[in-house]
Amino acid sequence: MSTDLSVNLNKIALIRNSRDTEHPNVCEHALRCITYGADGITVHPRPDQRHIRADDCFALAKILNVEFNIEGNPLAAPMKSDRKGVSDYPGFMELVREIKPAQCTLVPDSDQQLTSDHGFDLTQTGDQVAPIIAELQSLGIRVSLFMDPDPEQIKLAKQTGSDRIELYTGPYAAAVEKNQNVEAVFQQFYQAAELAADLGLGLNAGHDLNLHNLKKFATVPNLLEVSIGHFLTVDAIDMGLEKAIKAYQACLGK
Ligand SMILES: CC(=O)[C@@H](O)[C@H](O)COP(=O)(O)O
Ligand SMILES: NCC(=O)COP(=O)(O)O
Repeated sequence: MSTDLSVNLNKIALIRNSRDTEHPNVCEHALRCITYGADGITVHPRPDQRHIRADDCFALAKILNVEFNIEGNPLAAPMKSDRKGVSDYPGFMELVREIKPAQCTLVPDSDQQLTSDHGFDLTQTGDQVAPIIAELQSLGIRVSLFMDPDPEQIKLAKQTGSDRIELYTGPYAAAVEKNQNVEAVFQQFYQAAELAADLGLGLNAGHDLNLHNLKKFATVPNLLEVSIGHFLTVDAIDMGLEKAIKAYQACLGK
């Protein structure tokens, strides 16, 4: 079984939004990523549309010939756009009901969060999330829940009916960067991956994965997909997009 690389376009959109132009063009960049070997495309449209906009999601949905993964908080409400010529954010569920991407990754981020920094606490939100998952699945959308490597939470994720979990790999990336407790932290993720497999949950992973930490992380069992954006974009600035994507695929043994 090989692990798919889904390239997250958030940071390309962030650069685009710094001017009132279409450069870099998010759709053209997505097509280049696919040409260079990306297996999928991921976006995380946040209500303030600081990077990926609802307009980007509709445009990407029209052109992608690989899996499209849209991430977000399912409870994220509509928000007015403050940019001329940019559509309002319609709300996460309204957006994905219309687009029906191959996969939705549900992430418990608040609107103001700088970035994603924790998984769901399903002891609090499991009852709320389960019917949302059922609705998305009824639309033909695979659902993945953004989770910490917490065994009890992963067991609750199974009870929600979710197809997959995405392990939030921020703490693993931080351990590697600081070279502190790497093996102990990695084992938490390895055991979480084993538990997901035992429960029949598909396994995705993401956040701060890079060329220094990915090869080891990819040894966890049954890893179906990694979604990577921040560091891949930084590496593309340094080495070029084609070399960067090929380097990440090489870390995945491809
Ligand atoms: C869910 C996750 O960890 C990332 O996919 C997220 O998209 C990062 O969001 P920013 O790019 O806004 O930091
Ligand atoms: N789900 C993780 C993702 O899509 C990209 O996260 P990052 O590589 O930008 O940290």
